[in-house]
Amino acid sequence: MGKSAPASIPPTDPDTGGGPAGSTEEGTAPDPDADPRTESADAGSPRAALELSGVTKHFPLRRRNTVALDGVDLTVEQGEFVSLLGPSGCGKSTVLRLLAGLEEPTTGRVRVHDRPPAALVNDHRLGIAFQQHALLPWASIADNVALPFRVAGRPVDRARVTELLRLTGLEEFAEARPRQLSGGMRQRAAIARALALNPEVLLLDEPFGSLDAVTRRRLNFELARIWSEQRITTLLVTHDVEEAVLLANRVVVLTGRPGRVRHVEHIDLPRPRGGRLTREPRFHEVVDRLTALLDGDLASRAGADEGATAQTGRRWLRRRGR
Ligand SMILES: Nc1ncnc2c1ncn2[C@@H]1O[C@H](COP(=O)(O)OP(=O)(O)OP(=O)(O)O)[C@@H](O)[C@H]1O
Repeated sequence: MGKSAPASIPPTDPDTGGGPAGSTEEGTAPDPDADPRTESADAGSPRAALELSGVTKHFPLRRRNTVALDGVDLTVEQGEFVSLLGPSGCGKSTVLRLLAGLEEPTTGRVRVHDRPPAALVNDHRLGIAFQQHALLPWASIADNVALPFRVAGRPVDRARVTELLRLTGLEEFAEARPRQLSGGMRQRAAIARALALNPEVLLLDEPFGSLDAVTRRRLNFELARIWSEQRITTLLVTHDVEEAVLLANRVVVLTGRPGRVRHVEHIDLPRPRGGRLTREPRFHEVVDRLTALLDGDLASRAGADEGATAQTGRRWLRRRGR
């Protein structure tokens, strides 16, 4: 799957995106945003870009040992956009940190393009954007976007920086400092920076988590458009079910801690996806189904916690001979 922009993809318009229900029916023009699983089927089996197999991650902490992940198998195919959902503390960020080479699995295997993550990190082929944008406050937005070139010891490709500023709608703010930008603009700059070196893989950890709902929604549409143009293999960690569904080819739901893959939802909604689609019943059906799944997990966890509290209470009473 190439990373170059297919010429026929129109920009996502929040109010016209979504397209008619029949747009993917037989006889119509091929959908340039079709699920990469379908596209790669012709060329043989799809290539896994990201792979976790049998991954367990323990965090030993003094006398306590936190089991963050337990036997996680997860594959993201080349050019695919996968969203990772799950209750707080279930290990979503740990999955991303393993793929970014920031953590080692306790057991199991983590591969990015069939190699240990560190190999891609060293080659600067991995783009990462986290909730905290971490822009350099004293540098201009253009210099912040250009930073990966400097970190990699490469000459700054100014044309690429300009292209990214255009892609993220920040051309007019190239010379501004981060403090002169809104929160949403800073997150866009962080995404532009993550894209600077044409990464083969994009890891996004709640990149819009700190934004208000309206800005977040707008940036979701923009990210959908950018992904359509660039087709970079992307793994997004989010708490927002609508965001997960709007952007992804697949949504993977983890169980509460320790995280295991609980459910995989293929999102067959048409692209481009915009505001119109988010008002359609078929979008809400998927969102409601996944929300119910997460609510169920929370409820069973609360039940388990209550049970554990009652057990601890009984033990305490026994110790005191009551
Ligand atoms: N460096 C660490 N040391 C000790 N424990 C850790 C460390 N990193 C994560 N954990 C623990 O691992 C578990 C999973 O954490 P992680 O941040 O991956 O969850 P998450 O699903 O991303 O959470 P949230 O949705 O709240 O951001 C948590 O119980 C957390 O306390």
